[in-house]
Amino acid sequence: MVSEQGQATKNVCVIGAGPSGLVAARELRKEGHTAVVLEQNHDIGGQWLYEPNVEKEDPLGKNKFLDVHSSVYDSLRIVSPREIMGFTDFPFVSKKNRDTRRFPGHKELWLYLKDFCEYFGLKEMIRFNTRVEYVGMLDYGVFGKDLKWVVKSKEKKGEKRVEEVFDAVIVATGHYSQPRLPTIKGMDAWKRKQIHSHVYRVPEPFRNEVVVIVGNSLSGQDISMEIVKVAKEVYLSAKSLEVTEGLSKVISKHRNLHLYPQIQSLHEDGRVEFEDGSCVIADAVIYCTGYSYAFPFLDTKGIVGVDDNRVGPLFEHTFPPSLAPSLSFIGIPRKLIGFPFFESQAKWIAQVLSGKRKLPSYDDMMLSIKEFYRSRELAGIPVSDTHDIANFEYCDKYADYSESPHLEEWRKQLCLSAIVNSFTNLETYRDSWDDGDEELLQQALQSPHFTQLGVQP
Ligand SMILES: Cc1cc2nc3c(=O)[nH]c(=O)nc-3n(C[C@H](O)[C@H](O)[C@H](O)COP(=O)(O)OP(=O)(O)OC[C@H]3O[C@@H](n4cnc5c(N)ncnc54)[C@H](O)[C@@H]3O)c2cc1C
Repeated sequence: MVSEQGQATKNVCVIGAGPSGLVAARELRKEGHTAVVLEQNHDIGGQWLYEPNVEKEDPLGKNKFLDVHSSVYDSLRIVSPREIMGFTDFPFVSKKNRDTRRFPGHKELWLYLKDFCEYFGLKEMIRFNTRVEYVGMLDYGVFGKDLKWVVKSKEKKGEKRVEEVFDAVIVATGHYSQPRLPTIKGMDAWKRKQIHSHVYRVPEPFRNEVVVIVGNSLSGQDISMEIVKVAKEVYLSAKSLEVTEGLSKVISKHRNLHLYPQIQSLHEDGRVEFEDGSCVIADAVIYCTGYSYAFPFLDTKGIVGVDDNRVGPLFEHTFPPSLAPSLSFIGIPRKLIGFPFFESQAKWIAQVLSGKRKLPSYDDMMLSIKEFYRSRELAGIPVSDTHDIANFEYCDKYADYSESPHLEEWRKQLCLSAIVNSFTNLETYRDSWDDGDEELLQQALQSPHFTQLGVQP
C-alpha cells in the first residue's frame, strides 16, 4: 500500500503492549502504517503490570511459556529519577493524589503508561488476552521486502485460535521474565524452597528462615535488603566479595546479613556449601541471577537464534539482515535509558518500513554485526553480555537513524548521578538527593521537555 504522501504503508503486528510495544504502535500509526498489538495480558504495561498471584507459576521458570510475565516485586521502586524516564513528548510528571516521589513505586510507572496509552488513543489498537504462539515466514525462501509473516495466536482464557498474515512483525516481548539459572551441583535434588526472583513478591514467606540469595545485582540487593528485616539469617552469595561502598554499608548495618562467595553445592539435608569451604543449613534459596532472552513463538528457520543469551544476528540489535525490514526487535539492549531509547528505535523501524529511511545492504549489516562482536570480544565482554550497552552514545546513534533529537544532556547527568549515589548510599539514594543533584534537576525542569510538554491532561 502507498500513503497519500507516497510512502509505503504496512500492515504490522506488534507483539507485546509493554512500554516498547506501546511506543511502537504510536510511531507506526504516525508513519501511516496499520498496526495491531497482540498482548497476552488483560492490560497494558508489561513488566509494570504488577501480578501478585504467583502461586501457580513454576518457581524456577522452566516452562516454555510462562503464565506470569511481570517479575516486579511489591516494594519495587524505579532505579532512576522519574524525570529521565518519560517518552520525549510525554514527561513523567508527578500528579496530585498519586505517588509523587522522585523514584516512585512500580504502580506509578504503570499509571504513567496508562496515561500515555489513553492520551494517544492506543488502546483501540491492542487485542488483549491474546498470546502469540507462532510467528513464521509465509513463504520461506522469498526473503527481502516482499516477505510476509504468519502469526498464530490464542485467546488466553478460551480455546479460540486466530491465524493472520502481516507485512511485518515487531517483537516487543521484553526480556526480564524467563529466569536464567546457574548450574549448581545438587540443585535438582534440593528438597527445600527454591525460587527465582521472577516469582518473588513479598518477604513474609521467608519470616524466621535462613535464606541464601544468589547474585548481588539490583534485584539481589533489593531483595536482600527487605528480607533481612524478617528472616533469621540472610547469606548473600556473590561472584566477588569486593562490593560497592553502598552494599558494604548495608551489610555492616544488619547483623544477620552476610556476604558469601559462590555456592559450590546444595545438599538434600539443606546444607549449602560455598566455594571457600564454608557451609550453612538453609530453608530457602532465591536465585537473583537474571533473565534469558526467549522467543518461544518465533520460527525463523534458524536465521535468528539465542545463543548464550546473544540474540542474533541483529543489525544494531534491531533487524536480522536477511529478514529486514519485515522482522524487527525493540528493547533488546539492556542498561540504556529505556523509554526514550525504545522510542528512537520504534521511530527508526516505522520509518524504515515506510521507505523513508534505508538500511545498509545485507553485506554491510553483517559486517557491522561482526565488527561489533569482535569489538566486544577484544574488550573482554562475555557473549552473554552482548546486549549490555551502558553507553549514552548508543541512544544518540538510534536518534540519528530517524533524524530525531539526541537524548538531552540533563537526562544523562541525572542518570549518572543516580548510579553514583546508589554505589555509595544503596539503602537511601532514592530518598536522599544532594544539592548538586537538585541543581541539575532544576535545570532539567527548565528544559522544553517539561516547560512545553509538562502539562498533561
Ligand atoms: C525487577 C525489575 C525492575 C526493573 N526496574 C527498572 C527501572 O527501574 N527502570 C527501567 O527503566 N527499567 C526497569 N526494568 C526493565 C523493564 O523491563 C523495562 O522498563 C520495560 O518494562 C521494558 O519494556 P518492554 O515493553 O520492552 O518489555 P515488557 O515490559 O516486558 O513488556 C513485554 C510485553 O510483551 C507481552 N508478551 C510477551 N510474550 C508475549 C506473547 N507470546 N504474546 C503476546 N504478548 C506477549 C508481555 O505480556 C508484556 O506485556 C526493570 C525490570 C525488572 C524485571
